[in-house]
Order: sequence, then C-alpha cells, then structure tokens
Amino acid sequence: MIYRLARSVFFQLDAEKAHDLAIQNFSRFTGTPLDLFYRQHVPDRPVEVMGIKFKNPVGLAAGLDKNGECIDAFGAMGFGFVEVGTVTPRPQSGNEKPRLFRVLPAEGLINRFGFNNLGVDNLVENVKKSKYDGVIGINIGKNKDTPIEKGAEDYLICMDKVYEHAGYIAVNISSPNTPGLRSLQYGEALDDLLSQLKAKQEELAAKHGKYVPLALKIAPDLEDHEIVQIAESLIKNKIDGVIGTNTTLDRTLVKGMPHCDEMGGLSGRPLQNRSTEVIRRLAEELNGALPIIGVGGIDSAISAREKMNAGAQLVQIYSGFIYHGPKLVKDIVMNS
Ligand SMILES: Cc1cc2nc3c(=O)[nH]c(=O)nc-3n(C[C@H](O)[C@H](O)[C@H](O)COP(=O)(O)O)c2cc1C
Repeated sequence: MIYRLARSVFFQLDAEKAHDLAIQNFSRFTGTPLDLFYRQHVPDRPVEVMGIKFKNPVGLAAGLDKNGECIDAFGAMGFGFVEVGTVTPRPQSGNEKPRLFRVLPAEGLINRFGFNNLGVDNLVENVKKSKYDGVIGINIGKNKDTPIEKGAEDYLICMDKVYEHAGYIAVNISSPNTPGLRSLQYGEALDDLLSQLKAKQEELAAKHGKYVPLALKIAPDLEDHEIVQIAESLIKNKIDGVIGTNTTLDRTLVKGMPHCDEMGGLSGRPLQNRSTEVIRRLAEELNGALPIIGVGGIDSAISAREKMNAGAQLVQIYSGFIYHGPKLVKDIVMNS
C-alpha cells in the first residue's frame, strides 16, 4: 500500500530522477525511524551456494546501488544478498541523459547508463561502512575508455581492490552499454579473461587467507552454441558461479510501446522467458558443475520459482522491485 502510493509519486518523475531520489532517501532514512517505510521482517530461508551461506535466496541485482550507498537499506527490506556495482577502476559519468526509460505497459525498463559510477575506491569505502549482515556481491567492469584488448587489466585492478571486502565478485561482461564489452563473452577472448581472473583469485586467496567466489554475468542475447561454449569455459576455468542474465537488445515483445525504440538494454517482464531459457540451457550444459544465479523479469513468487525450476539456486530482482517494491522480496522468500 505504502509502496503503491510512493510509486504513483515517483512514476510522475523522470525515471532517473526518481531513481536518484529513492537512493538519496534510502541512504538518509536507514537507521532512523523513517526506515519503517521499507523495513520488513522476512523469515530466514538459508541456502548455501558457491560455498557461502545466504539467509535467503533473493538478492538485489547489480545496477540499482552502483556505488554501494544504500546496502543497509536493502538489508532492512530483507534481501538475502545485495550485489553492488557495476564499478570500474576510475570514476566515470556514463552516457548522456536521458538514459533510463519506463516501458509501462510491459513493466519493462530500458537503460543505457553506461556504468556511471564513482569508482572502485569509493565503493570499497561504502562497503566497509555497511552494517548489513547478509552477503555483499561486488560487480566489476571496465572503464569505457580502456581499449577492449586491455579490458582484462581493469577487471584485475577491481578484483585486487574489492577482494577483501566482497562476499563474492561478479564479473560483468554482458552490459550492452559499453562498446565492445559483450565481445568478451566469446571463444578465446572469454577463455583468456577467465584464466587471468582465476589466477588472480588464487593469488588473492593466498594473500588474504580467504576464498572469494567469482561469478560471471552473461547476456540473454546468445545463440545456443555460444551458451554451450560459455558453459565449457566456465567449467574449464573453475569459475564458481554464473549470473544469467543481463538486459536484452531484443525488442520483439515491446514493439509499438512507449520508448520501445530507445537504445540500451531492456529488462523486466519482457525479458522473463528469454532469461529463463538461457538458465535452462546453461543448467543442462553445466550439469551441476557450478551454480546459477537467475535474474531477468522476476516479478512474482511464481516467476522466481520458474527460474529455480529451470536450474537457478539463487535469484535476483531489479525491474520487478521498481514496479512492485519491497513486498516482492518477502513474497518470493515465502512462496517460491
Ligand atoms: C537501470 C538498470 C541499470 C543496470 N545496471 C547494471 C549494472 O551496472 N551492472 C549489471 O551487471 N547489470 C545491470 N543491470 C542489469 C540488472 O542487474 C539485471 O541483470 C537485469 O535488469 C535483468 O533483471 P530484471 O529484469 O529483474 O531487471 C541494470 C539494469 C537496469 C534496469
């Protein structure tokens, strides 16, 4: 009820302004009596995935809290884990505004943010300040002006800086808004990146006496043989998990709707079935070798359950959270 009211006010505003206002208020309200607007009790439903204990299987997907400014607020809403980022080695402003659009009739969003973030050092400071007792995933990427051939270096720089502070590290090679980034998902480029990341993980595990799992985040816009190849490379390089999926470039399901022709990645309900299909194919290929974190269009306990039935051990939400609010977290934990 409270969320529906808040949503009707926020949805009058430009989408990015509404997002910024929400983030500001979350960080301001947390720890004060005003956090009662979103604080809720969510029963424990523990699961162990990638060797980590999660109090429940529902996480916040990357991109909503890019700088890790409101981790405690999302904790108060009952999320079992919060993935912050994508963060890059150096701060960058992202693409020109406007760059976030609602596709209302489909409960979708189109964004072309382009990794706007305050840089990895700022994020680490915010993570250190957080009192959240759940799992914090840190999602890392490359700066736009780093040539794609040198992309691996940016991931390694970020890994070095976040390793000590992360529950797990998510490697984002699937945003459609950084030119060339998705090319890292294919063939030798992927194998080469994953082997460098694995070597870095081994070095950092020895240095810090702590093993932090690595999860690769992939796109939904992949051919079947590309999914097979990614699965092989994940197994070969002993990567700990895979997050499927990021946003899609496909507009088939939103043709003719407001903003449908905006450039960027589409998320929300129109992505639901495609991301579930990718998860199903991945699960067939991986055959239990590593766990899947399912994300894409989850807007109810039923759609979360579909992801789990397709092979996901954990789920994440972003667009569904924007359209339905914190009660979606509780609903999924209790009913999926
Ligand atoms: C506005 C917006 C920004 C996003 N930014 C990121 C990001 O920085 N890094 C990332 O890995 N995914 C990002 N995503 C993708 C989401 O994490 C998620 O994979 C995708 O939206 C599908 O989930 P959903 O349908 O529940 O939104 C973003 C999504 C949206 C809508």
